[in-house]
Amino acid sequence: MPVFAPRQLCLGASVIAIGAFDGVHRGHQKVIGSAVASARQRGCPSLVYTFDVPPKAFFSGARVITPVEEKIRKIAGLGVACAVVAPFDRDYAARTAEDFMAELALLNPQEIWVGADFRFGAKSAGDVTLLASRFVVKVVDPVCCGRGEVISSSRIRRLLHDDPAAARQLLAHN
Ligand SMILES: Cc1cc2nc3c(=O)[nH]c(=O)nc-3n(C[C@H](O)[C@H](O)[C@H](O)COP(=O)(O)O)c2cc1C
Ligand SMILES: Nc1ncnc2c1ncn2[C@@H]1O[C@H](COP(=O)(O)OP(=O)(O)OP(=O)(O)O)[C@@H](O)[C@H]1O
Repeated sequence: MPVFAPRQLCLGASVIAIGAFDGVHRGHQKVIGSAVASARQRGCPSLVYTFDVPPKAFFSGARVITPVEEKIRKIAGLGVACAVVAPFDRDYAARTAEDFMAELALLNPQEIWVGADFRFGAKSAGDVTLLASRFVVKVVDPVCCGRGEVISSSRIRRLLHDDPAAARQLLAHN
């Protein structure tokens, strides 16, 4: 799977999934898998747009579950055609939501797949409503574990400490 830097790639059409995707857990797999399935139907490339390091690691020092090489390997394993990995640093985090959407426009997304709580741009000012004002946005319903709790990277970080076997289940390829 080829990996590009931000603004390095222009596409005539694409279907994009965006997120930090730390761990590429079963919720992330649903977001990315939905984009891959839709891209296949449309006959255009699927693309994952992600960040290194995860914004939560940059801002709050959260433990990284999957270093970027492993994250890319897991994403490639889901059948994704290509990825953009943005180096997440102070300069990148200062980019406005409008600027980020202008970059996405270079990829001509036919659809953008995210979860309902997706945010973007400086101070996380952009949300799904703003993204949908410019693009066709598809929102994935929250994926829960067998106990009915929403799967998240934050929860997996806690489980890796308290119950590693349960964490591994949520991280496994579904
Ligand atoms: C251009 C850009 C700037 C961002 N700036 C900030 C920021 O200033 N503060 C912040 O907490 N998160 C910032 N983020 C991170 C987002 O809030 C969010 O974590 C990221 O887009 C990944 O989405 P996800 O957390 O749903 O996976 C930024 C994201 C992007 C794309
Ligand atoms: N369980 C889930 N079901 C469906 N979508 C999800 C799920 N978890 C995350 N997503 C979506 O996947 C994308 C990437 O999410 P993100 O990397 O922030 O994951 P997260 O597990 O919520 O992380 P964290 O706990 O660190 O905030 C976002 O659009 C988010 O809404």
